[in-house]
Amino acid sequence: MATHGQVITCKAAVAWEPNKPLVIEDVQVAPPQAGEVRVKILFTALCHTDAYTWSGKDPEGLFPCILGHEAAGIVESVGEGVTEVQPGDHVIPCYQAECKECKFCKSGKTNLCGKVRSATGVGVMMNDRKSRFSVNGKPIYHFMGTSTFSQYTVVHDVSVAKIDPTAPLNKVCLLGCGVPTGLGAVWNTAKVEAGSIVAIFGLGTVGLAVAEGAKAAGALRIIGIDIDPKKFDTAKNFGVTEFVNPKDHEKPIQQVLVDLTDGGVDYSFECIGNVSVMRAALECCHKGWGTSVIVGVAASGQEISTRPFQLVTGRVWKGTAFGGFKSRSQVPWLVEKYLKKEIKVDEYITHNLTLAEINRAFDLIHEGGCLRCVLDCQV
Ligand SMILES: NC(=O)C1=CN([C@@H]2O[C@H](COP(=O)(O)OP(=O)(O)OC[C@H]3O[C@@H](n4cnc5c(N)ncnc54)[C@H](O)[C@@H]3O)[C@@H](O)[C@H]2O)C=CC1
Ligand SMILES: N[C@@H](CCC(=O)N[C@@H](CSC=O)C(=O)NCC(=O)O)C(=O)O
Ligand SMILES: [Zn+2]
Ligand SMILES: [Zn+2]
Repeated sequence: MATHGQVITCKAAVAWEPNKPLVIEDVQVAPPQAGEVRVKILFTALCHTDAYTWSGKDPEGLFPCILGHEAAGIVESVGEGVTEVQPGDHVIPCYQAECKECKFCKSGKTNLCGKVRSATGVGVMMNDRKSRFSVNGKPIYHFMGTSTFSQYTVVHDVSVAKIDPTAPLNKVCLLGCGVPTGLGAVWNTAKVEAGSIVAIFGLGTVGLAVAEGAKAAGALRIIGIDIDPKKFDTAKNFGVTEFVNPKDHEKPIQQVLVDLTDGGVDYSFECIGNVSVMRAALECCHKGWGTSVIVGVAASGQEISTRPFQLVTGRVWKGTAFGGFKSRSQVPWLVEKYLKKEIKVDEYITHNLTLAEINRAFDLIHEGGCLRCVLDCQV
């Protein structure tokens, strides 16, 4: 390969400072070191979490950095000791690693992996605790171990899932974050049973994927809660059976839901990142067994609270990262499910732009009419 072992100069969207427009720069991407993989990113989508870190509210947010974590691409080259992928493989970068060897991976209790987390949380690679990105010699931090707002990125080998090469990369890039998170929150974290009553707070991509997962699990009622009434028409197509707008009620939303459901819902999901709504999501659960899953990411300094009596009387409060899916093992399986038309993906894509138009894409995700905007990175 002409580029193997060479520094690649390519376009990337650099976040120089919080909340300042990203700048398309010529970025130098160093070759992968031992245990690393350099990936040509073909398509990346934007997730609300990118906007969250860009806002400066993420305690792990470091600047300048290259954001992005929902993408698909092709392996360009691999570092020493990498055996599970090779140049030409189609892959999805995974912000939640899976090494299959660490205490977490071997526990059978979680999808979290400890192998590279200490590096990905501080924007560097494990091998030398440095970045592979620079602009005119100035290092640029990695983000979530993925940094997909770039034509090329370097990831750890434990953070890349090899997928079916027939899958359309402009669609399955979504399987890097939002869709699996919602489906897995239902299937892996809550384990919703047939006949359940489910409440979903926030009907963005993650909340809609929760609805899709709940419908597939056989939920009887799927109640969508959003302050944007335009969300309901779309939400029906993903399985939401009833819609509640908190703005239409004087009573606290948890009371509205308890009244609507003869004592509370079996399962609730917070898909916004708002700690007041997290409380409401717990408190709308049925006494004795209702389970609430926190999916949304809340800003630095935010804390949740409730009366402990809510838990004493049997409600359960949980959280989920990447929907509890083991990334390298299960992302390929999700891709196959998509190819067999067993899960939706295309339906979440409302906009298509190019990497150069990324600031417009961030505007769109704040405007409400956008679920996922997919960026073509190579034009
Ligand atoms: N735990 C995990 O692994 C993951 C967490 N996330 C987080 O999930 C959350 C949702 O992500 P997206 O669906 O991409 O976001 P989004 O911004 O597209 O959707 C949020 C929805 O919540 C609604 N909303 C806002 N305030 C509300 C309120 N007070 N009451 C009711 N509805 C309200 C909005 O109208 C919107 O429809 C974000 O916090 C994101 O960071 C995303 C992916 C993975
Ligand atoms: N740095 C953030 C962490 C935010 C967070 O919880 N991220 C999720 C994924 S959100 C994807 O869109 C996650 O997987 N968390 C587990 C992890 O190991 O990071 C903060 O501190 O708020
Ligand atoms: Zn995400
Ligand atoms: Zn591990």
